[in-house]
Amino acid sequence: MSSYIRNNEMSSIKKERLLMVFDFDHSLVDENSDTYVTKLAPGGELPEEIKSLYAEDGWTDYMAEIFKYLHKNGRTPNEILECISQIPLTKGMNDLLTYSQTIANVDHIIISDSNSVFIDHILGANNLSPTITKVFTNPAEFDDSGCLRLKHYHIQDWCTLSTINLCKGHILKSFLAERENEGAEYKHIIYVGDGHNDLCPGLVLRPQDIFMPRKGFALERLIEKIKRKNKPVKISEIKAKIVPWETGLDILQHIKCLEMAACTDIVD
Ligand SMILES: Cc1ncc(COP(=O)(O)O)c(C=O)c1O
Ligand SMILES: [Mg+2]
Repeated sequence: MSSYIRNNEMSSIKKERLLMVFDFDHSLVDENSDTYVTKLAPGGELPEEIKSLYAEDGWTDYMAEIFKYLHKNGRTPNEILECISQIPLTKGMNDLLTYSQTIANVDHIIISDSNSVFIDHILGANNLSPTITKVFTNPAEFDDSGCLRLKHYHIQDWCTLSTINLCKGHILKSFLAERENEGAEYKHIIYVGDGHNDLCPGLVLRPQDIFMPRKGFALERLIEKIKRKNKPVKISEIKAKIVPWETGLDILQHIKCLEMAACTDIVD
């Protein structure tokens, strides 16, 4: 199991006001950072024998094979890092974080099924490292030969909504329990995500929290299906207010509402 603290600035003030939880791929950044590097494959295409390794229930092993393939074809750590530093932040995210980091009593965390090397590098390239207090993701490192080696965050068998290597709901629950032990309490949590793997943490949220699925992406479609069919979970299991987002500016607007306690439909 791996997570790392990006800095030691996690607020120790007893009453936390706000926790912002970000998914990474297609949420904080506007690409899938994992698959973005496949453009470094010879001819910009992966061979069929590697493509066939993709599995819906967990893609860490698939990504590990891609990194081995890039290494075998002479791609260096610098080339890989240079490639992923071109990934843009999603529109408005910079404005959102520039603003939200100035609020007192706010923690920002990332929970992602990408990997620690990519997330670290992209945060650094965008000067966001000091803003994000903690990152939960699959641990990775370049080995001595320059091949990017990837491990599972954990191996789980308790959650059918999540991949076997990463249950974001479990991670969020554990994080909240840990913070509670430290005396910290979040009045509101905002969860920003786009994918199927963001449903499970959405079920951890409380009525005073905001669950934000990205408009036009898989999580929003899944929530629509849940509303119609009560499957794969009952709609009543989603306790938070559901607010779709398109850009970071939509999220910023909701933070400002919480701050001013002026939006009666959000603040209890
Ligand atoms: C190869 C791969 N990596 C990572 C992710 C998800 O990463 P995140 O949890 O940051 O959205 C996906 C989601 O579909 C994926 O297909
Ligand atoms: Mg995502």
